[in-house]
Amino acid sequence: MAGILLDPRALTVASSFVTWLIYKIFEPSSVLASFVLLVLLPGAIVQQTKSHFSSWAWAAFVTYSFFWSLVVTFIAAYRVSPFHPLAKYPGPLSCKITKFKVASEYGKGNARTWFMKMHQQYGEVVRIGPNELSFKTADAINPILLSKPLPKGPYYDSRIQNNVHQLDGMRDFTMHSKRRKLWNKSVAPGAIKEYGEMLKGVIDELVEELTKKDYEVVDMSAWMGYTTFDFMGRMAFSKSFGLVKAGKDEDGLMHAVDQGTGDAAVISHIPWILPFLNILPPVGASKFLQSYTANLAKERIQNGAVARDLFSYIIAEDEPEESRPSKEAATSDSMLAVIAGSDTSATALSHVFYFLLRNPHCMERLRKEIDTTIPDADEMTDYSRQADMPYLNACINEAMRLYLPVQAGVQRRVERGTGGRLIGKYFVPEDTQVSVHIPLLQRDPRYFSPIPDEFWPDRFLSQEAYVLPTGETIAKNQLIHNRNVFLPFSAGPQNCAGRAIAQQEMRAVLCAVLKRFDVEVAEGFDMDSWERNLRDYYVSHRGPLMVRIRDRKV
Ligand code: HEM
Repeated sequence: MAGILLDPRALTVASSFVTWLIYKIFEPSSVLASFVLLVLLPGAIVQQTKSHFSSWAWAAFVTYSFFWSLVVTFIAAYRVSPFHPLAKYPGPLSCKITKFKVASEYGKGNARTWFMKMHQQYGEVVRIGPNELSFKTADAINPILLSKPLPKGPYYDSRIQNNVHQLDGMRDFTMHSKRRKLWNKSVAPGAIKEYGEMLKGVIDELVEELTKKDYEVVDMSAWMGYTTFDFMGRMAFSKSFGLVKAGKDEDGLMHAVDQGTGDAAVISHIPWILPFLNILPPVGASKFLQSYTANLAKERIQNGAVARDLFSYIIAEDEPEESRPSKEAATSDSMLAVIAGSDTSATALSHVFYFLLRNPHCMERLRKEIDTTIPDADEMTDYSRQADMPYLNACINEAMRLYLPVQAGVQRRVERGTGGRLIGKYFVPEDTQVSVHIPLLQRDPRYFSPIPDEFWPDRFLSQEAYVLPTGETIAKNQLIHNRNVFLPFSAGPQNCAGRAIAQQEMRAVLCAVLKRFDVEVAEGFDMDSWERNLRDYYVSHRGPLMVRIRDRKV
């Protein structure tokens, strides 16, 4: 018996099998556990069996290679075997074995087209990872996000740094709801009213700077970025980043956020790599953003705030000291607002401009609504009036229906020990990550019809009959418009915390720009390049949108 165990092959096969079992059952994720299982254990085998080899180095080479190949083989064989709990779900072979394929599609910014292709090929449920399913059916919304919502999945582990949890990295419901209460206070109507002054400051600057560019060609997509970043800077840290005034991304903040969200989109799909990355010093965008954030927090604490900003809500100054989040947590959440709230709103705004430029009759109709509802430009900051402008809201919604700033199914997890969950007509075993792909549902003719792929804001208006862009009239009952499937801000207790702020901001920016300026496609600009340049890395990245602006002098 001892002889068999000391046989190098038998010993390596047995210990690699045990290693795989330990990973499968206990899912150890620490660097130490991996070091013990993947380095020390095969090292001990080398020690036991080196006499069978011509040299110590050869013993080590053969044993480590054999051991690691076997662990990988056991993992892959189990994942594609009929014994795997997700065996009955269709999907590409590469996705059944690892999540590298999904990570690489996100890394290339191809998420939207890749998911579309996968669902076309495999149906409404696709196995996109060894333990992960993507759903493209409205029946999945309730069981995943709304009724007895599921907790977030390991995708969000990348939102924890040095043990400081950002709100969106809190997978535990109790922890999440405690912090979310602070966020909810920070976006309550009273708070949003206070941010209104900050928004006015940014919009005044935007109009002033664009007025200086009368009759010039500008990149509207970039200017929307300057505006939303400056607003989030003021709202989160009481500090404008000065991008609108400068008319450029002077410090490289927008660039770093783009880079950082791109990197995060890849890493988040292979979260087991995080403990290894966390022992290395930060580099690139992550290094820039960490030191930028640290400086913002330092200045914010030194200078205080004139009005209540997000930082003051999250740090919970009115709460007893023991229940307040740390300074690091407040900093991290304020930066989350900048990262989650700037690019998303800028993307949504840029899409609205894109579609209005493509459909000048819609631009004209919206302009009329703005001029009628807000005849005097000085009343531009009456945000409550803008909330009731049907066509304005329809244009924003329709742009977000076609192109969501967050182009992903947000990941949730059917936890171990729950016995599984019925999602629509599909039983999902425990220990499975799930998501419902909202961007695909929002163009699905089962939920939005007719012309689900076309910009037609009227579908969001409530009326008895509708005139299609072709001139054809359809009755109300011929319109399919499932509002439950329109979820650009997601749904349930972990949905977008900044929804109300984003909506107020988008309405205000559109009204201010269209009231004051005529906006038209710049001569020579290829409008088709807008859609070609879109890249989907969980959040969308966009290219330039070149327009000529003319001051209407109103
Ligand atoms: C058009 C603009 C925006 C869109 C489309 C958008 C969309 C989203 C989506 C889809 C999520 C994921 C929710 C989930 O996992 O279920 C999210 C999360 C979040 N968003 Fe937004 N967002 C926008 C603007 C903003 C703004 C302006 C802020 C900040 C003021 C913000 C703050 C957040 C936060 C804090 C989370 C994490 C919520 C949590 O985990 O509880 N977002 N957003």
